[in-house]
Amino acid sequence: MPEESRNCFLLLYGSQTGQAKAIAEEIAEKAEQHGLRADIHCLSQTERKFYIKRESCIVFVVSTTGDGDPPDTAQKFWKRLKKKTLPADYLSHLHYAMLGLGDSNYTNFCSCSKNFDKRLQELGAKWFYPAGWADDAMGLEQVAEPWMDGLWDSLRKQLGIVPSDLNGSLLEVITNEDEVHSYEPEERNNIQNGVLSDADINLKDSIRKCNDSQLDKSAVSVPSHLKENGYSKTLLVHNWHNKDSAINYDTISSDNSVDETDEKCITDNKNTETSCSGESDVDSVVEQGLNYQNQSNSGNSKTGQMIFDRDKDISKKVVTDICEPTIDECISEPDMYSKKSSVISVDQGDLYAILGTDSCSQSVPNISIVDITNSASVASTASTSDDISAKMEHMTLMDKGDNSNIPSLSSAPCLGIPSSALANTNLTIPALSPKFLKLEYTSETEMLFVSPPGSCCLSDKLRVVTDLLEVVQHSSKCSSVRVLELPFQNGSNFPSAASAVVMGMVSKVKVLTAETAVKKTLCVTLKLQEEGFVYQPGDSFSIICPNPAQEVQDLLKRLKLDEKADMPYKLSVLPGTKKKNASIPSHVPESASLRHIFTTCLDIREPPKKALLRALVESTEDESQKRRLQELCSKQGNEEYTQFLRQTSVSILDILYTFPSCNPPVETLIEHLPRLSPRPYSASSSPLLTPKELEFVFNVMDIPQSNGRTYFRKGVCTGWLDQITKQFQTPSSRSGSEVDAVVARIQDNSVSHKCSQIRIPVYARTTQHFHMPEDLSIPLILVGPGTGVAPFVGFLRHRLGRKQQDPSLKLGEVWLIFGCRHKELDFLYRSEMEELKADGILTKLLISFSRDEDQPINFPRYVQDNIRLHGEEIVELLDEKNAQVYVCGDARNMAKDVNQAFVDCYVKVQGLSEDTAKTKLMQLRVHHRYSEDVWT
Ligand SMILES: Cc1cc2nc3c(=O)[nH]c(=O)nc-3n(C[C@H](O)[C@H](O)[C@H](O)COP(=O)(O)O)c2cc1C
Repeated sequence: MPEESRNCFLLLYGSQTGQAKAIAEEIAEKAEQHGLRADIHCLSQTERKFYIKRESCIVFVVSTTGDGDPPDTAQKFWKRLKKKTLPADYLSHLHYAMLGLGDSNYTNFCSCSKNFDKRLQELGAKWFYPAGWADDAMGLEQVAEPWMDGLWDSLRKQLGIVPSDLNGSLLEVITNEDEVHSYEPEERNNIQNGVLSDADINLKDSIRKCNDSQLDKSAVSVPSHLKENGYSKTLLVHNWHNKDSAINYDTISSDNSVDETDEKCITDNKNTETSCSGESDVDSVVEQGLNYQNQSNSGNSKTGQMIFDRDKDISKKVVTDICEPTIDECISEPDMYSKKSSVISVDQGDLYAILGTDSCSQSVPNISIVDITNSASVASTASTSDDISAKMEHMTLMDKGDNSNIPSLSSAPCLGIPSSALANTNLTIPALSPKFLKLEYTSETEMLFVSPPGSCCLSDKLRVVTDLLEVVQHSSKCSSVRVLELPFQNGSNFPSAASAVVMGMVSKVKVLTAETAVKKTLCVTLKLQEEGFVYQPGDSFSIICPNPAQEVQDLLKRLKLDEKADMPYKLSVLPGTKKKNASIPSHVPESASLRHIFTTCLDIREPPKKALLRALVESTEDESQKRRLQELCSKQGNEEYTQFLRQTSVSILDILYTFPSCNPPVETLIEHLPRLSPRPYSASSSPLLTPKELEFVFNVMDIPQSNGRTYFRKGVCTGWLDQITKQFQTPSSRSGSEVDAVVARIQDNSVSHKCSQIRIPVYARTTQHFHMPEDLSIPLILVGPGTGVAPFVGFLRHRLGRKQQDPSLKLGEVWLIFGCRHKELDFLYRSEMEELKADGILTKLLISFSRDEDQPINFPRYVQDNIRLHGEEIVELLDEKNAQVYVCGDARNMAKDVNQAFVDCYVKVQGLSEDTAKTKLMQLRVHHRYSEDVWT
């Protein structure tokens, strides 16, 4: 076989909002550094660019969307794969690896990739490397990074490539002096600076001498430095045989294996050791022997657990969580579901060791672990949530652009301040991704933002959202390029789009909450005059929104680009770039202005990814700031990245304010910032009752300046909608007779005309399942606290419309279970709900107020309390009247608590065991009688 094709593997991704695609691209890039070549395709290209039947080695990266559904781009592939007529050996020639992306806040965690995985195996395909389920709730990188790190050896083996086959592919290592040293693969074992020392090699040999029986019975004592710090830990060995579940990984090792050439090792300034390994930790474990406990309870520590595989090449993985079973598994194996906390499995016959901490008396322990296979040592950190919040309180805000305000190293750790846990640690940081863009300004002429906010001159729906932004005064010299004539995000297709983009004309904006309520809730009605946007109650749609004008201005100023912000630029691929298949991101125009792209194309709010932090290191002068950025993007700094970036949602501007000596070229940001995503909202209107209208409800999000966030901000879309509709907002009017000065003003023709000049770009979304049954006699139980009530308002209005059309129509019972903080402040749609109840459209309205003090002691505070309180009737509705349940709102807490409340009802009313009750709930889900539309 020609060398080139032997090194090549098929890399397929299925992505809804771009994360799986980005990870697949990262895998493709890293593959090159490992002497391999990925033929990368979207799953939508099935039978065009690839035929799964003909493939022998595939790496999949697949996300889940909707309520456990495949991404749109994977639908066709899935349809073909699940064909019942395919024989059991259809894919017996195929070996594959699966990285699933999901979010554990959703009930069906990673269910798309898990279903793919299951089906591939049913058709005879086999893993060459265990699946990883990356959790967006924790940070995808927590699993995706170590999963990728472990991939290469297995992939090489699968492709039949031995190291000598890699002749000619140069690998790169950075020494502690930051020199670039290129070397041939056969040199790798001799590398002293940074990768593998003699001691490591010896250690590898000595560890390899352990045989299976030793692994099972011998003892390990805690490395001395951990003992001193008050830790004790146990190394656990398991032999799992469950093939249906897979690994969730956490913190990764600083791997010394010769193959991990995508990682560069940085030696701490204070440490004269040049190896990345932290040898003393390794030695101490080896010296003291291995203390394995053959037990099945792996649940004593979630963080800091580690997996080793002696037989395969999937070492260095940390187990963080158990595998969520699929719906089918839950039904077929309710026991397994109920015992999920002890189910961690990998591949048949594999042997793994897990390291967990038994006691944790200090806040940020530094745990070192030996990799049995590769003799790498690992440094990982763990902190309790109390520690995290304590640290948060100590965070110091940085003054914008003021270098002198970097706090001293003795301060509590935060975004800009290193923690002592990492101070003496050798860091393993991601390889610097090659630059690939070049930006030039083509003229001194400014680009035009001609229209005032809510301009009425939008005849062309392809015009950009900046139409609705602050006016940028145009001077006489403005002429050449008109930003307004550019299509939305360069005309690139929007994710989840089921219709063209249409401009919704704002016709009403109502404040649904009292002025003193903690959150402000707005209800906006859009008039849809264009064709092409069709929806039904329960559907959601997306709003294309811009970044806040002031934040964009501040960012451009911080980049020292405010003077050039409105000049036309020309973007091209950097000549000679090392990035393979480099191209301008499809959502960024080749020619526009920086203000335009930072306003409408790039997400400037998402916490910067590690690859961006790594790139920023290159543009940072101050050594301590450089080091801190290195820490935050390093493997060893994983916990701190999560704590100080992800959990606090700091933006790129926060980072630049916190690290004032960092002055990146604008191309770095264009290369790394993700695409600005349209924001989804549920419709609360019924097209039957109000044709050509689209109503939706949202809380205006206030995000305070704290915890590393250097400025106050509002939610990108909710803040924008609040701002552009401010002067047209009418206060909530419960009786319908409350018309105050504002309403009067809005009823003034000229004002309402201006209101309707505000146009909002929207499009219908795909994967819509959250629909009422056609048969309106089927009873419904609707659970929607807060703005989660929106789709149910649509449901009820629709039923009203149907009843008005046909008064003889028999409507089934409908229960609405609603909750809010205060009866008088945020009881959304109160008067309308009461009217619908009076009209018999709504049978029961169960309400709970979580913060009202003057309630009887047993008054329900949350929606789940009301479910439990009415358990008997609810079970009767479900079991005897065939009712359907719909839940809408917060996925993190509410949806899970509501599910549990239904389980509790079955346990209490029917005397079922918890497991049987859970199975019943699962069955309801499978039969689409329990549907969720939840968000995080
Ligand atoms: C509307 C929506 C629905 C989702 N539904 C699920 C789900 O049912 N199960 C799950 O595990 N993750 C779910 N997720 C989380 C995504 O799978 C996760 O964020 C993933 O990283 C997205 O990758 P992508 O950008 O490649 O689509 C959902 C995310 C969104 C935005």
